[in-house]
Amino acid sequence: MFRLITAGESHGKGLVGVVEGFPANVKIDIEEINKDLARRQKGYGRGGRMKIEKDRVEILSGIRGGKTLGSPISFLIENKDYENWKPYMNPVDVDGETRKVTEPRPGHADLTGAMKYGFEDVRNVLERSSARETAVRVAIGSIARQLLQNFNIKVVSHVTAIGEAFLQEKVEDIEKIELAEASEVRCCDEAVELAMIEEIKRAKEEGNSLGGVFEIHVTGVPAGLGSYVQWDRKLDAKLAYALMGIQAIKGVETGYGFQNAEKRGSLVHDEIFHSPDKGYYRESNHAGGIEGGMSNGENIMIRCAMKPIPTLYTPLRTVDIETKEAVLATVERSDTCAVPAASVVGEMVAITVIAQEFLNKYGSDSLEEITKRWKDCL
Ligand SMILES: Cc1cc2nc3c(=O)[nH]c(=O)nc-3n(C[C@H](O)[C@H](O)[C@H](O)COP(=O)(O)O)c2cc1C
Ligand SMILES: C=C(O[C@@H]1CC(C(=O)O)=C[C@@H](OP(=O)(O)O)[C@H]1O)C(=O)O
Repeated sequence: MFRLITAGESHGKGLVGVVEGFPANVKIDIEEINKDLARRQKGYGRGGRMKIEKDRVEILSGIRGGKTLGSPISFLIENKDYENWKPYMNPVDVDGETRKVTEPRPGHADLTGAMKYGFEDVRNVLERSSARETAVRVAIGSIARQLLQNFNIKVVSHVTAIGEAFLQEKVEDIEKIELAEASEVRCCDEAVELAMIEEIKRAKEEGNSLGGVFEIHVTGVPAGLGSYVQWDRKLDAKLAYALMGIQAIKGVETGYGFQNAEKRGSLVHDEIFHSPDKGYYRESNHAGGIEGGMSNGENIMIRCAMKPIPTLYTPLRTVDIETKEAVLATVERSDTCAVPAASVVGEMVAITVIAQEFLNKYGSDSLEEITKRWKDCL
Protein backbone atom coordinates (compact mmCIF):
# COMPACT_ATOMS: atom_id res chain seq x y z
CA MET A 1 0.00 0.00 0.00
CA PHE A 2 1.26 3.49 -0.77
CA ARG A 3 1.12 6.57 1.44
CA LEU A 4 0.59 10.12 0.29
CA ILE A 5 1.24 13.56 1.62
CA THR A 6 0.45 17.00 0.24
CA ALA A 7 2.01 20.40 0.99
CA GLY A 8 1.62 23.97 -0.17
CA GLU A 9 -0.23 27.21 0.46
CA SER A 10 -2.87 28.49 -1.93
CA HIS A 11 -0.95 31.65 -2.90
CA GLY A 12 2.52 30.34 -2.10
CA LYS A 13 5.05 29.26 -4.68
CA GLY A 14 3.40 25.94 -5.41
CA LEU A 15 1.95 22.68 -4.25
CA VAL A 16 3.89 19.52 -3.61
CA GLY A 17 2.82 15.87 -3.50
CA VAL A 18 4.74 12.82 -2.34
CA VAL A 19 3.60 9.24 -2.97
CA GLU A 20 5.59 6.60 -1.14
CA GLY A 21 5.32 2.85 -1.70
CA PHE A 22 3.96 2.98 -5.24
CA PRO A 23 4.90 -0.11 -7.29
CA ALA A 24 7.67 -0.13 -9.90
CA ASN A 25 7.34 -0.48 -13.68
CA VAL A 26 3.96 1.24 -14.02
CA LYS A 27 3.73 3.34 -17.19
CA ILE A 28 2.77 6.90 -16.34
CA ASP A 29 1.69 9.37 -18.99
CA ILE A 30 2.31 12.81 -17.53
CA GLU A 31 -0.08 14.41 -20.02
CA GLU A 32 -2.85 12.22 -18.56
CA ILE A 33 -2.14 13.78 -15.15
CA ASN A 34 -2.29 17.24 -16.72
CA LYS A 35 -5.63 16.38 -18.34
CA ASP A 36 -7.08 15.40 -14.96
CA LEU A 37 -5.72 18.63 -13.45
CA ALA A 38 -7.46 20.56 -16.24
CA ARG A 39 -10.74 18.71 -15.60
CA ARG A 40 -10.63 19.88 -11.97
CA GLN A 41 -10.26 23.48 -13.09
CA LYS A 42 -13.42 23.47 -15.19
CA GLY A 43 -17.03 23.79 -14.15
CA TYR A 44 -19.59 26.57 -14.26
CA GLY A 45 -19.59 28.72 -11.11
CA ARG A 46 -15.89 29.06 -10.42
CA GLY A 47 -14.31 32.45 -9.62
CA GLY A 48 -11.44 34.42 -11.16
CA ARG A 49 -8.62 32.25 -9.84
CA MET A 50 -9.16 29.52 -12.40
CA LYS A 51 -8.45 32.04 -15.17
CA ILE A 52 -5.02 32.66 -13.66
CA GLU A 53 -3.95 29.06 -13.05
CA LYS A 54 -3.14 26.47 -15.69
CA ASP A 55 -2.22 23.50 -13.54
CA ARG A 56 0.53 21.24 -14.78
CA VAL A 57 2.62 18.74 -12.91
CA GLU A 58 6.40 18.75 -12.80
CA ILE A 59 7.69 15.34 -11.73
CA LEU A 60 10.68 15.66 -9.38
CA SER A 61 11.39 12.03 -8.59
CA GLY A 62 10.22 8.43 -8.75
CA ILE A 63 9.52 8.24 -12.51
CA ARG A 64 12.18 7.57 -15.14
CA GLY A 65 11.58 7.21 -18.86
CA GLY A 66 7.82 7.18 -18.32
CA LYS A 67 7.82 4.36 -15.75
CA THR A 68 7.68 4.32 -11.97
CA LEU A 69 10.82 3.26 -10.09
CA GLY A 70 9.26 2.10 -6.82
CA SER A 71 10.98 5.04 -5.11
CA PRO A 72 8.95 7.97 -3.74
CA ILE A 73 7.20 9.90 -6.51
CA SER A 74 7.32 13.61 -5.81
CA PHE A 75 6.01 16.46 -7.91
CA LEU A 76 5.33 20.18 -8.02
CA ILE A 77 2.31 22.12 -9.28
CA GLU A 78 3.13 25.78 -9.64
CA ASN A 79 0.81 28.52 -8.35
CA LYS A 80 0.87 31.12 -11.12
CA ASP A 81 -0.95 33.51 -8.75
CA TYR A 82 2.18 33.56 -6.55
CA GLU A 83 3.55 36.33 -8.77
CA ASN A 84 0.66 38.55 -7.58
CA TRP A 85 1.11 37.56 -3.93
CA LYS A 86 4.89 37.55 -3.60
CA PRO A 87 5.05 40.49 -1.17
CA TYR A 88 2.66 38.73 1.21
CA MET A 89 3.63 35.11 0.68
CA ASN A 90 7.42 35.25 0.37
CA PRO A 91 8.81 32.75 2.91
CA VAL A 92 11.55 35.16 4.03
CA ASP A 93 10.27 38.70 3.89
CA VAL A 94 6.54 39.21 4.42
CA ASP A 95 4.74 42.52 4.52
CA GLY A 96 2.08 41.07 6.83
CA GLU A 97 0.24 44.31 7.57
CA THR A 98 -1.06 45.12 4.10
CA ARG A 99 -2.98 41.92 3.48
CA LYS A 100 -3.82 40.94 7.06
CA VAL A 101 -7.23 39.29 7.38
CA THR A 102 -9.08 39.67 10.69
CA GLU A 103 -12.74 39.05 9.73
CA PRO A 104 -13.18 35.25 9.76
CA ARG A 105 -15.71 33.75 7.35
CA PRO A 106 -18.47 31.60 8.88
CA GLY A 107 -18.19 28.10 7.43
CA HIS A 108 -14.48 28.36 6.62
CA ALA A 109 -11.55 27.22 8.78
CA ASP A 110 -10.68 30.87 9.56
CA LEU A 111 -11.74 31.47 13.18
CA THR A 112 -11.07 28.07 14.68
CA GLY A 113 -7.79 27.75 12.77
CA ALA A 114 -6.60 31.11 14.14
CA MET A 115 -7.63 30.14 17.68
CA LYS A 116 -5.99 26.72 17.42
CA TYR A 117 -2.61 27.93 16.13
CA GLY A 118 -2.53 31.32 17.90
CA PHE A 119 -2.61 33.49 14.76
CA GLU A 120 -3.61 37.15 14.61
CA ASP A 121 -3.84 36.95 10.84
CA VAL A 122 -6.44 34.62 9.36
CA ARG A 123 -4.37 34.46 6.16
CA ASN A 124 -2.12 31.98 7.96
CA VAL A 125 -5.13 29.64 8.10
CA LEU A 126 -6.89 30.26 4.81
CA GLU A 127 -3.79 29.68 2.74
CA ARG A 128 -3.57 26.02 3.71
CA SER A 129 -7.23 25.24 4.39
CA SER A 130 -8.02 26.33 0.82
CA ALA A 131 -9.18 23.68 -1.62
CA ARG A 132 -6.29 24.69 -3.87
CA GLU A 133 -4.66 21.69 -2.17
CA THR A 134 -7.05 19.33 -3.99
CA ALA A 135 -4.97 19.78 -7.17
CA VAL A 136 -2.34 17.55 -5.54
CA ARG A 137 -4.87 14.88 -4.65
CA VAL A 138 -6.09 14.90 -8.24
CA ALA A 139 -2.54 14.38 -9.55
CA ILE A 140 -2.03 11.48 -7.12
CA GLY A 141 -5.38 9.99 -8.12
CA SER A 142 -4.42 10.26 -11.75
CA ILE A 143 -1.26 8.22 -11.05
CA ALA A 144 -3.35 5.65 -9.15
CA ARG A 145 -5.82 5.56 -12.01
CA GLN A 146 -3.03 4.78 -14.49
CA LEU A 147 -1.98 1.84 -12.33
CA LEU A 148 -5.52 0.46 -12.18
CA GLN A 149 -6.06 0.84 -15.93
CA ASN A 150 -3.83 -2.24 -16.24
CA PHE A 151 -6.58 -4.17 -14.42
CA ASN A 152 -9.57 -2.69 -16.28
CA ILE A 153 -10.67 -0.62 -13.30
CA LYS A 154 -12.27 2.69 -14.26
CA VAL A 155 -13.73 5.61 -12.38
CA VAL A 156 -16.35 8.12 -13.53
CA SER A 157 -18.38 10.77 -11.74
CA HIS A 158 -21.26 13.12 -12.32
CA VAL A 159 -23.04 15.92 -10.51
CA THR A 160 -26.53 14.92 -9.39
CA ALA A 161 -27.61 18.09 -7.55
CA ILE A 162 -26.72 21.76 -7.32
CA GLY A 163 -28.80 23.59 -4.76
CA GLU A 164 -32.40 22.88 -5.62
CA ALA A 165 -31.72 21.61 -9.16
CA PHE A 166 -31.29 17.84 -9.13
CA LEU A 167 -31.72 14.60 -11.08
CA GLN A 168 -34.94 12.81 -10.14
CA GLU A 169 -33.65 9.29 -10.82
CA LYS A 170 -30.40 7.67 -9.78
CA VAL A 171 -28.31 6.85 -12.87
CA GLU A 172 -26.46 3.52 -12.94
CA ASP A 173 -25.69 3.48 -16.67
CA ILE A 174 -21.95 4.20 -16.91
CA GLU A 175 -22.12 5.30 -20.56
CA LYS A 176 -24.73 7.89 -19.63
CA ILE A 177 -22.60 9.12 -16.74
CA GLU A 178 -19.65 9.50 -19.10
CA LEU A 179 -21.67 12.08 -21.04
CA ALA A 180 -21.37 14.35 -17.99
CA GLU A 181 -17.74 14.98 -18.95
CA ALA A 182 -18.90 17.28 -21.75
CA SER A 183 -21.30 19.24 -19.56
CA GLU A 184 -20.41 22.54 -17.93
CA VAL A 185 -21.62 21.30 -14.55
CA ARG A 186 -20.72 17.63 -15.10
CA CYS A 187 -24.39 16.58 -15.18
CA CYS A 188 -25.46 13.91 -17.69
CA ASP A 189 -28.99 15.25 -18.23
CA GLU A 190 -29.32 18.31 -20.48
CA ALA A 191 -32.51 19.71 -18.92
CA VAL A 192 -31.16 19.38 -15.38
CA GLU A 193 -27.85 20.90 -16.50
CA LEU A 194 -29.68 24.02 -17.67
CA ALA A 195 -31.54 24.25 -14.36
CA MET A 196 -28.25 23.88 -12.49
CA ILE A 197 -26.63 26.68 -14.47
CA GLU A 198 -29.66 28.92 -13.78
CA GLU A 199 -29.39 28.08 -10.09
CA ILE A 200 -25.71 29.11 -10.06
CA LYS A 201 -26.43 32.33 -12.00
CA ARG A 202 -29.13 33.32 -9.49
CA ALA A 203 -26.90 32.59 -6.50
CA LYS A 204 -24.10 34.65 -8.05
CA GLU A 205 -26.42 37.61 -8.65
CA GLU A 206 -27.49 37.46 -5.00
CA GLY A 207 -23.87 37.36 -3.82
CA ASN A 208 -24.70 33.94 -2.45
CA SER A 209 -23.16 30.47 -2.87
CA LEU A 210 -24.23 26.88 -3.49
CA GLY A 211 -23.37 23.29 -2.71
CA GLY A 212 -24.71 20.06 -4.12
CA VAL A 213 -24.20 16.35 -4.58
CA PHE A 214 -21.96 14.31 -6.86
CA GLU A 215 -21.76 10.61 -7.45
CA ILE A 216 -18.74 8.40 -8.15
CA HIS A 217 -18.86 5.01 -9.87
CA VAL A 218 -15.88 2.67 -9.94
CA THR A 219 -16.15 -0.27 -12.35
CA GLY A 220 -14.10 -3.46 -12.70
CA VAL A 221 -13.21 -3.70 -8.99
CA PRO A 222 -12.58 -7.35 -8.06
CA ALA A 223 -14.38 -8.84 -5.06
CA GLY A 224 -12.48 -8.80 -1.79
CA LEU A 225 -10.85 -5.36 -1.46
CA GLY A 226 -11.07 -4.19 2.16
CA SER A 227 -12.04 -6.59 4.94
CA TYR A 228 -14.77 -7.37 7.46
CA VAL A 229 -12.28 -8.52 10.12
CA GLN A 230 -11.43 -5.13 11.62
CA TRP A 231 -13.33 -1.83 11.64
CA ASP A 232 -10.46 0.19 10.21
CA ARG A 233 -9.93 -2.19 7.29
CA LYS A 234 -13.44 -1.82 5.87
CA LEU A 235 -13.49 -0.47 2.32
CA ASP A 236 -16.57 1.71 2.84
CA ALA A 237 -14.99 3.19 5.98
CA LYS A 238 -11.77 3.98 4.12
CA LEU A 239 -13.62 5.59 1.22
CA ALA A 240 -15.76 7.69 3.56
CA TYR A 241 -12.67 8.81 5.51
CA ALA A 242 -10.81 9.88 2.39
CA LEU A 243 -13.83 11.56 0.78
CA MET A 244 -14.74 13.45 3.96
CA GLY A 245 -11.17 14.74 3.84
CA ILE A 246 -12.09 16.84 0.80
CA GLN A 247 -12.83 20.46 1.70
CA ALA A 248 -16.58 21.14 2.11
CA ILE A 249 -17.68 17.49 1.81
CA LYS A 250 -20.16 16.91 4.63
CA GLY A 251 -21.86 13.63 3.74
CA VAL A 252 -20.83 10.37 2.11
CA GLU A 253 -23.24 7.58 1.17
CA THR A 254 -22.44 4.17 -0.33
CA GLY A 255 -25.01 2.68 -2.69
CA TYR A 256 -28.55 3.77 -1.94
CA GLY A 257 -27.53 4.45 1.69
CA PHE A 258 -30.19 6.86 2.96
CA GLN A 259 -32.91 5.62 0.59
CA ASN A 260 -32.29 2.02 1.74
CA ALA A 261 -32.95 3.10 5.31
CA GLU A 262 -36.58 3.83 4.41
CA LYS A 263 -37.27 0.45 2.78
CA ARG A 264 -37.88 -3.18 3.77
CA GLY A 265 -34.99 -5.65 3.50
CA SER A 266 -36.60 -7.52 0.63
CA LEU A 267 -36.40 -4.37 -1.50
CA VAL A 268 -32.86 -3.49 -0.47
CA HIS A 269 -30.61 -6.55 -0.37
CA ASP A 270 -29.18 -7.59 -3.70
CA GLU A 271 -30.00 -11.24 -4.41
CA ILE A 272 -27.12 -13.51 -5.44
CA PHE A 273 -26.94 -15.45 -8.73
CA HIS A 274 -24.29 -17.53 -10.48
CA SER A 275 -23.50 -18.38 -14.08
CA PRO A 276 -20.47 -20.23 -15.50
CA ASP A 277 -19.28 -17.24 -17.53
CA LYS A 278 -20.03 -14.42 -15.04
CA GLY A 279 -19.43 -16.27 -11.77
CA TYR A 280 -21.40 -14.77 -8.87
CA TYR A 281 -23.43 -11.70 -9.73
CA ARG A 282 -26.35 -9.53 -8.58
CA GLU A 283 -29.16 -8.13 -10.68
CA SER A 284 -29.47 -5.02 -8.53
CA ASN A 285 -26.84 -2.92 -6.77
CA HIS A 286 -28.51 -1.16 -3.84
CA ALA A 287 -25.43 -1.88 -1.73
CA GLY A 288 -23.23 0.11 -4.12
CA GLY A 289 -20.74 -2.72 -4.60
CA ILE A 290 -19.69 -3.05 -0.95
CA GLU A 291 -20.90 -5.65 1.58
CA GLY A 292 -19.26 -6.38 4.93
CA GLY A 293 -16.62 -3.73 4.29
CA MET A 294 -15.46 -5.52 1.11
CA SER A 295 -15.95 -4.90 -2.59
CA ASN A 296 -18.38 -7.58 -3.81
CA GLY A 297 -17.51 -7.42 -7.51
CA GLU A 298 -20.35 -5.07 -8.52
CA ASN A 299 -19.77 -1.43 -9.44
CA ILE A 300 -18.87 0.76 -6.47
CA MET A 301 -21.26 3.72 -6.13
CA ILE A 302 -20.69 6.58 -3.73
CA ARG A 303 -22.48 9.89 -3.27
CA CYS A 304 -20.95 12.94 -1.62
CA ALA A 305 -22.76 16.02 -0.32
CA MET A 306 -20.91 19.34 -0.59
CA LYS A 307 -21.99 22.29 1.53
CA PRO A 308 -22.31 25.77 -0.05
CA ILE A 309 -19.05 27.71 -0.49
CA PRO A 310 -18.36 29.71 2.74
CA THR A 311 -17.14 32.96 1.11
CA LEU A 312 -20.15 35.11 0.18
CA TYR A 313 -19.99 38.31 -1.87
CA THR A 314 -22.92 39.43 0.31
CA PRO A 315 -20.99 38.59 3.46
CA LEU A 316 -22.37 37.06 6.67
CA ARG A 317 -21.94 38.57 10.13
CA THR A 318 -18.80 37.80 12.07
CA VAL A 319 -16.47 39.28 14.70
CA ASP A 320 -13.15 41.06 14.05
CA ILE A 321 -10.53 38.98 15.87
CA GLU A 322 -8.46 42.09 16.65
CA THR A 323 -11.15 44.48 17.92
CA LYS A 324 -13.91 41.95 18.79
CA GLU A 325 -16.36 44.28 17.02
CA ALA A 326 -19.26 42.98 14.95
CA VAL A 327 -18.26 43.19 11.28
CA LEU A 328 -18.99 41.49 7.98
CA ALA A 329 -16.86 38.53 6.88
CA THR A 330 -13.93 39.10 4.58
CA VAL A 331 -14.24 38.51 0.84
CA GLU A 332 -11.30 38.69 -1.54
CA ARG A 333 -12.42 36.45 -4.38
CA SER A 334 -14.40 33.24 -4.49
CA ASP A 335 -16.16 30.49 -6.37
CA THR A 336 -19.96 30.61 -6.30
CA CYS A 337 -20.24 26.86 -6.72
CA ALA A 338 -17.49 24.25 -7.01
CA VAL A 339 -19.48 21.00 -7.05
CA PRO A 340 -18.27 20.09 -10.60
CA ALA A 341 -14.63 20.54 -9.52
CA ALA A 342 -15.27 18.63 -6.30
CA SER A 343 -16.70 15.74 -8.30
CA VAL A 344 -13.38 15.40 -10.17
CA VAL A 345 -11.55 15.55 -6.83
CA GLY A 346 -13.91 12.90 -5.42
CA GLU A 347 -13.27 10.64 -8.39
CA MET A 348 -9.52 10.87 -7.92
CA VAL A 349 -9.66 10.44 -4.13
CA ALA A 350 -11.88 7.35 -4.50
CA ILE A 351 -9.60 5.76 -7.10
CA THR A 352 -6.61 6.41 -4.82
CA VAL A 353 -8.26 4.42 -2.02
CA ILE A 354 -9.21 1.64 -4.43
CA ALA A 355 -5.60 1.50 -5.67
CA GLN A 356 -4.28 1.32 -2.10
CA GLU A 357 -6.62 -1.53 -1.26
CA PHE A 358 -5.88 -3.27 -4.56
CA LEU A 359 -2.18 -3.28 -3.69
CA ASN A 360 -3.01 -4.50 -0.18
CA LYS A 361 -4.57 -7.56 -1.74
CA TYR A 362 -2.26 -8.24 -4.68
CA GLY A 363 1.15 -6.98 -3.48
CA SER A 364 2.92 -3.75 -4.25
CA ASP A 365 6.49 -4.20 -5.50
CA SER A 366 6.23 -4.36 -9.27
CA LEU A 367 3.48 -4.30 -11.86
CA GLU A 368 4.54 -7.75 -13.10
CA GLU A 369 4.23 -9.32 -9.66
CA ILE A 370 0.85 -7.69 -9.02
CA THR A 371 -0.45 -8.77 -12.44
CA LYS A 372 0.53 -12.36 -11.79
CA ARG A 373 -1.30 -12.44 -8.46
CA TRP A 374 -4.33 -10.67 -9.90
CA LYS A 375 -4.53 -13.24 -12.74
CA ASP A 376 -4.21 -16.11 -10.25
CA CYS A 377 -7.32 -14.83 -8.46
CA LEU A 378 -9.49 -14.39 -11.58
C1 LIG B 1 -12.95 22.51 -5.47
C2 LIG B 1 -13.29 23.37 -4.30
C3 LIG B 1 -13.29 24.75 -4.43
C4 LIG B 1 -13.61 25.57 -3.36
N1 LIG B 1 -13.63 26.92 -3.53
C5 LIG B 1 -13.90 27.72 -2.49
C6 LIG B 1 -13.92 29.14 -2.65
O1 LIG B 1 -13.69 29.67 -3.73
N2 LIG B 1 -14.22 29.89 -1.58
C7 LIG B 1 -14.49 29.34 -0.35
O2 LIG B 1 -14.76 30.06 0.57
N3 LIG B 1 -14.49 28.00 -0.18
C8 LIG B 1 -14.21 27.18 -1.20
N4 LIG B 1 -14.22 25.84 -1.02
C9 LIG B 1 -14.60 25.27 0.28
C10 LIG B 1 -13.61 25.50 1.39
O3 LIG B 1 -12.31 25.12 1.02
C11 LIG B 1 -14.02 24.73 2.65
O4 LIG B 1 -15.36 24.96 2.94
C12 LIG B 1 -13.14 25.18 3.82
O5 LIG B 1 -11.83 24.68 3.64
C13 LIG B 1 -13.66 24.73 5.19
O6 LIG B 1 -13.59 23.35 5.34
P1 LIG B 1 -14.91 22.46 5.53
O7 LIG B 1 -15.94 23.02 4.63
O8 LIG B 1 -14.48 21.09 5.13
O9 LIG B 1 -15.33 22.55 6.95
C14 LIG B 1 -13.93 24.99 -2.10
C15 LIG B 1 -13.92 23.59 -1.96
C16 LIG B 1 -13.63 22.78 -3.05
C17 LIG B 1 -13.64 21.29 -2.88
C1 LIG C 1 -7.40 27.91 -5.97
C2 LIG C 1 -8.36 27.02 -6.00
O1 LIG C 1 -9.54 27.11 -5.35
C3 LIG C 1 -9.67 28.09 -4.34
C4 LIG C 1 -10.30 27.43 -3.16
C5 LIG C 1 -10.66 28.41 -2.14
C6 LIG C 1 -10.98 27.89 -0.80
O2 LIG C 1 -11.16 28.72 0.12
O3 LIG C 1 -11.09 26.68 -0.62
C7 LIG C 1 -10.73 29.76 -2.42
C8 LIG C 1 -10.46 30.32 -3.76
O4 LIG C 1 -9.14 30.83 -3.77
P1 LIG C 1 -8.79 32.30 -4.33
O5 LIG C 1 -9.20 33.24 -3.25
O6 LIG C 1 -7.34 32.30 -4.59
O7 LIG C 1 -9.62 32.47 -5.58
C9 LIG C 1 -10.54 29.24 -4.83
O8 LIG C 1 -10.11 29.73 -6.06
C10 LIG C 1 -8.25 25.79 -6.81
O9 LIG C 1 -9.22 25.02 -6.79
O10 LIG C 1 -7.20 25.56 -7.46
